[in-house]
Amino acid sequence: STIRQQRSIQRIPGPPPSSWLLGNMLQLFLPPYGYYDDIWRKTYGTVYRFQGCFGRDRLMISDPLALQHILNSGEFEFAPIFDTLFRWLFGERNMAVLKGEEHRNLRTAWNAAFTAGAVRQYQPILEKVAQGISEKLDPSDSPAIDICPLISSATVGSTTEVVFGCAVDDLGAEFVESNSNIMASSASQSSAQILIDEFGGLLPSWLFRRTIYLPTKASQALRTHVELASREGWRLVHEKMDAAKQGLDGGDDVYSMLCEYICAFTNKSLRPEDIVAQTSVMMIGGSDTTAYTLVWALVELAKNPELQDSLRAEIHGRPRTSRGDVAYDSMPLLNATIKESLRMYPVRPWTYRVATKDTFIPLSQSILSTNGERLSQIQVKKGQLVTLGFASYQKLESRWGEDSGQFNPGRWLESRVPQSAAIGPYANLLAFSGGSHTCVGWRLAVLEMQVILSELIDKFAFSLPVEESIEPRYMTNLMPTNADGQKRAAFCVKRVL
Ligand code: HEM
Repeated sequence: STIRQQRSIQRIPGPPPSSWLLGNMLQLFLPPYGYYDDIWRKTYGTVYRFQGCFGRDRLMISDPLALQHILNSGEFEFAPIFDTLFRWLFGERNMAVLKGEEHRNLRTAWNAAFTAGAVRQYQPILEKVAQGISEKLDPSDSPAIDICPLISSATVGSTTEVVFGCAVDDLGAEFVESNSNIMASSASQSSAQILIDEFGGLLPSWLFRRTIYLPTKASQALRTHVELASREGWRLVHEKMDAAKQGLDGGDDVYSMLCEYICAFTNKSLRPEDIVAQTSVMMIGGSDTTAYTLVWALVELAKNPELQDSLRAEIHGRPRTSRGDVAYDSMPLLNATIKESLRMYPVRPWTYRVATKDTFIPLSQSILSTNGERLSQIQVKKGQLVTLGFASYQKLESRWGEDSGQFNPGRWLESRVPQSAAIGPYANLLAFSGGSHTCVGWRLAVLEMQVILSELIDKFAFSLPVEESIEPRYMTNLMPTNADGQKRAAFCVKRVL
């Protein structure tokens, strides 16, 4: 049956591999970003077969119904590559690697700290952090300013204030340093890296996971990082548990709220160690992701001065709620710009899942197999690795229009985008994934981007220097880089207010 299964996958059309060793991996994952994926989607359709390393068949899926099924049916789980990577980066009990009942319980508690109402309470904190960066942005500095460090420090600051209830400087210096080293070193992509990941994925999971105990510098750094995160997490949680036990007002941050929740309820579905175990994933998951999406919005606004001026006019007219807070949700162009940035530049352009049983993946549009058969569903065997093409889905002409390859916030204002067929948590996009592992911080990320973009466009005008370009590069995240592939986003900045 394995052979028949292979045949059925092999009947799905796709590009020829460029080598046995690396298949199509270099074409897909090395620059220029998205080039081959665009061509192959247009040539072969919303499901195409490509080759991973060592001749292994892979599926790239951008069909909306198929994606929804994979994310929501419970028949697929995180593939070993990400599962192992996440264990190394975030520790064994972080929410991205927990499964089933355990994961559901943890998410129930955690989601309560990220509801629309809860996130609204974080607005003043985020506004304070955003003002902090615009004070540090000094246009007289030099002709072109790399905006990455400033935006990153704003998003890291937002995460620590909102989640831990403290400034970055109040965390242990060792932990903060280890965190930025880990973020920098996990952002890489090369043919060697791809081979190692793929080879690791072939090992039994228990063995792959243990390669972290190899005596290399990188694995030592990862182990130290997880220990530091745990130490820091315990310090924060002890403090907040003490406050909660004494009935003191511990603050509005996520950790304080969760500690109060533990003290208030006798059913112990959440334990202090469950909070501690999320310290690393919170720090890392919430920072570069939001920062890069913001940089992409700035790049597109810099390319289109009229759009930037219209957005500035909307920001200057700041609508307010009856309580006097800025009503970011009532700013149509701001929100359209954010949605369009998430659509065109999903920080995680694709993710992987593995089938936990023999099953079928339904398709919204049938595809033609290599022998001319119409397939309305795809048969997969337990263990089949599938690539979820979030970036591909977000470029489907059938969903987003003929100009889907262009950055055009107007599509959201003219309601040319799908209104129904809810997929993903936000605006029918999959940039935040979907299903049980949907990004826990998506509402926070949206508010953070609303606040920071408003602050920056309010006070500064951005344009692109002639001598430098900013290119998206897939480095596990979709990172802004210069022509040499270094993380950098250089802008000419002028103060306007
Ligand atoms: C624009 C910003 C962001 C983007 C594009 C983004 C994207 C994603 C994606 C795609 C996933 C799922 C990965 C998969 O299914 O394979 C995810 C999960 C996650 N994100 Fe985000 N994220 C963002 C901001 C944040 C923020 C601000 C936080 C925290 C404060 C956060 C914390 C997490 C966590 C903890 C998970 C794991 C959830 C689980 O597995 O249950 N993210 N994110």
